[in-house]
Amino acid sequence: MKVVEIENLSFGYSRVEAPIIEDFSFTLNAGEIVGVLGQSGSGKSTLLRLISGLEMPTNGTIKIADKEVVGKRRFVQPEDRGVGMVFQDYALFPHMKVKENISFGLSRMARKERKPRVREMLELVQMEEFGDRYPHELSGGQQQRIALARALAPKPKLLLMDEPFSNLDADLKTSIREELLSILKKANMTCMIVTHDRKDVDAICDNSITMCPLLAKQGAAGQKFQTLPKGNGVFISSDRQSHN
Ligand SMILES: Nc1ncnc2c1ncn2[C@@H]1O[C@H](COP(=O)(O)OP(=O)(O)OP(=O)(O)O)[C@@H](O)[C@H]1O
Repeated sequence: MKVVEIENLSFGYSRVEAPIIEDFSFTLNAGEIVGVLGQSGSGKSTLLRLISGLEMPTNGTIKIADKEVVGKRRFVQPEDRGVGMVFQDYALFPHMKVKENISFGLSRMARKERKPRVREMLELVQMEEFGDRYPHELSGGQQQRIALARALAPKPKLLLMDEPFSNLDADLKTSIREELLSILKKANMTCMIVTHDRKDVDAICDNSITMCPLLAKQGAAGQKFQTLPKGNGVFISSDRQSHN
């Protein structure tokens, strides 16, 4: 089953400047983990923002788990897309305990199911004893695991991670990568991970794509592609300079 189907997606932050993403098509199968690589400014975060509904494309369609969330006359709000996000800075609420952070996104779940779900998520990330702590009482790696638990708690169909390791030191990164892979596979999660670090892709991802403005400049924009085995990622997206 396809969890993500993107057709001919285009987007620019302003009408007067060249698009950041142009005629981009892409599919992702259930349970697949794909790395999104590419130089700074190539549009990696923008792609995640479009999929999650934080930006509206100028053209194209996006389906998530067979449901059209972006189309000619359709724009489904972020909270209705079934997409979880983990950001670079984890974005945990500082004034809320760990368990409150995790249950934050569970308002649509029946009240009696929320507590067991929070417990289940704490178990999944092996932090059962940390539920009553505040984020500032946790290490960077622990905060990262809680951010992951929070994103997974509402049972998203797709998980988007934007540079999830960039705040961790090198030693911690290695162990967290292994943990993350095991958690994602246990949850059979379909996932896109934006990263600067090819080691993240080698350790975690089944496939990768590379946002490559240069190739777009050479006329590759508009080419459709599936994800390729890691190491053979291809282009996407044009950038501003290519249109100047
Ligand atoms: N809110 C915004 N308004 C205008 N331009 C923006 C906005 N956000 C990003 N951009 C521009 O869009 C382009 C793509 O940005 P994006 O953040 O998607 O790149 P990225 O590949 O994720 O970069 P990095 O690896 O540095 O995080 C850049 O040229 C950036 O300056």
